[in-house]
Amino acid sequence: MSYRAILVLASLLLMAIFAGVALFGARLVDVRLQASLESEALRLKTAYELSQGELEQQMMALAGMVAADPEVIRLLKAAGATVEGEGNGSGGEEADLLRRQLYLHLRQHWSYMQKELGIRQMQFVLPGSLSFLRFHAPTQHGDSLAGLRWLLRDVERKRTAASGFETGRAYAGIRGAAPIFDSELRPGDARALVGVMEVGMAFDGYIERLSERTAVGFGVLLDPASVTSAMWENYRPPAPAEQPGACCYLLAASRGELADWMADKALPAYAGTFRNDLVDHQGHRFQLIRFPLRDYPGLQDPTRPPIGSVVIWQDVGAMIEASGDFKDKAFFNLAFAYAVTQLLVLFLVNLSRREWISQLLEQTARVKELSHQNEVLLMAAGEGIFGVDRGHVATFINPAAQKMLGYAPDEVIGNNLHSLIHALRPDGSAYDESACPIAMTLADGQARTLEENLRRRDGSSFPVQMTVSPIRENGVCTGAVVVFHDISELKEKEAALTWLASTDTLTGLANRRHFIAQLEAEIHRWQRTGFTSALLMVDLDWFKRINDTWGHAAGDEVLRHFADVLRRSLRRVDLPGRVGGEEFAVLLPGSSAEDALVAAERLRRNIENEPAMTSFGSIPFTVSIGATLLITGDDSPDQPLLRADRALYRAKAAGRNRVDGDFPDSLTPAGEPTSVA
Ligand SMILES: Nc1nc2c(ncn2[C@@H]2O[C@H](COP(=O)(O)OP(=O)(O)OP(=O)(O)O)[C@@H](O)[C@H]2O)c(=O)[nH]1
Repeated sequence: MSYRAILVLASLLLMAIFAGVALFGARLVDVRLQASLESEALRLKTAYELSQGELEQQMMALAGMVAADPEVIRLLKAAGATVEGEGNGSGGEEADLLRRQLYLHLRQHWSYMQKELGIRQMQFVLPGSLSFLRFHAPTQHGDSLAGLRWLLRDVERKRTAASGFETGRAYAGIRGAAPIFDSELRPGDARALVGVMEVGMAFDGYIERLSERTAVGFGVLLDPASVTSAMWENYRPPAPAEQPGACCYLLAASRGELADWMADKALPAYAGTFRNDLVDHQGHRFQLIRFPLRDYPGLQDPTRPPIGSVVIWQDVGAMIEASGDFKDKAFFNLAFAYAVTQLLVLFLVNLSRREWISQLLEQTARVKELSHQNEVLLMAAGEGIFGVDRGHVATFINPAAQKMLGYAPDEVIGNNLHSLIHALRPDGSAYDESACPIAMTLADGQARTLEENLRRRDGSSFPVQMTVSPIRENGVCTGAVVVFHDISELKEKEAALTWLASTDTLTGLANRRHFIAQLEAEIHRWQRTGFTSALLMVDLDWFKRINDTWGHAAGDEVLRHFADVLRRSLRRVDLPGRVGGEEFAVLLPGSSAEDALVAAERLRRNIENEPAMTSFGSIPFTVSIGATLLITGDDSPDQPLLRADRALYRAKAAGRNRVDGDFPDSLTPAGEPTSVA
């Protein structure tokens, strides 16, 4: 993989990691914001409910206090009797008088309660839910609240104080009601209930105070049905019709935003369950919480629908902005961290790359140096070196090899080397490639050192000592290197030494040691094959005289002449040798006694007929020859030599220039040695 690809891949990976972290972080911030909005919604809902509970308690306490006022009890008791006496409803003049007395009695309290406690409603009801006096609507009285006001009904029935939200004729809000009992106790009976006293607080005052305490907006919306079915028209809160787009009556709102949203139809759809929404309005973002408002009857009878909803809202722009700012900051920090990391990665990768490159350059330089050294070695080596691949095709050849083989590099490289320099043996016979040591090393991967003959470009061959070494790559033999040197000189010296060691220098015939060795070998061969061989002992007659007459040098020339005649008189397979001063022996392989005698006689005659033509003149001479056969029982050269000697002796003794034989009886029917003269 290239450096660029690694860099791009690393950068992409880094980018992906940081993008993942950024997305995860952003999601986390959103989730936390959502969670805090939800907990805030619950907190505010709870605050509202607790506050309403407290308010109800206050209302009940206040109602209880008023209901305990003896003057109130007296007036109500009287009012009950009077109204009943005057035909119920509002009653007559008497009832009006009592109503007026009651009003005057509590007028100051009413003023105080309105001003200081935010009380908006105060009503006295006679048993049977007959409205006697509304301080908040003094002209409205005498109407029956039976079936409309569950709270009053329950207080009358249960004879105990109660509280709750309820919509009445002239007022919708939180009320507390307390029973008014007759102060006179009748023995054995409970105190008589003379009426119910009720106070109510308007929502606007209540939620305004709540709003001040919690710094959020509160509002109460009433469903049209719950308003129109209960309230007198002129006491109703602003109707939906008066606020285009509004779904409900706006009973109260601590701030103006709710009315605006209703007018702008900006309120999210509401289906009577808890909601927690974000609403954008006039450049602000609000958290808007809405939940059902259940009135007192609704709490008694769960099948009754809620009569409206409570709306709580607060400007969460700053909170969301802070969250956004946090996200922006975190994103900026992350982007910065990414940039720094990316730079660091680039820097480190670049550093590593430089390190790699410097190591690579160093390695390359070392490889070059080694390669140069190898090349110098190859070039300078006195030994021939060439390389072949697996197919025996030459891959390189050094100058020494080129010189020894007579080939230029381009004539060798790329060609099958075996067919060039190894295909023919020195005798011209074909050299099969499978038997070639180079091919063997290519096949078995084994190094080998051996002597071979290579062929030059001019067709001549020369002996070499070669070492074939396999070239291995990953454990597989991919070729071979051959190192060789010319051993022609060595071979020649060896041959000369061998020749010297085995040849008589004067005559060029085999010397005694070589002849005896050959004779011994022939004895063994004969024993193996059974083919007879003969042995002649030849001695120059009166040779001392020749020396004495012509001198020793002439004698030497005679000896050389004799050797020449001897060679010419024999077959190629016969081996002549000089075994003594003027004593010679001839081994005649495969010859019978007759053959031996014929050969000996031919030799004798040739010598006799061919005087030695020496620098000292023609010197005639003769030879005596003793012949024998190799026979069973011969286990060393001494025995046949002795027999041949014996025959020679007899030939000498018989007058010389003759042939005598010493053969086993079977070969000489007469049992006498054969003599030829
Ligand atoms: N010129 C010369 N003479 C040699 C050489 N070797 C041996 N002689 C001589 O050969 C002669 C051999 O003589 P003898 O053993 O008496 O035998 P002969 O004179 O040949 O007599 P017969 O063998 O009985 O016929 C000696 O005088 C040796 O000095 C040699 O290499 N060169």
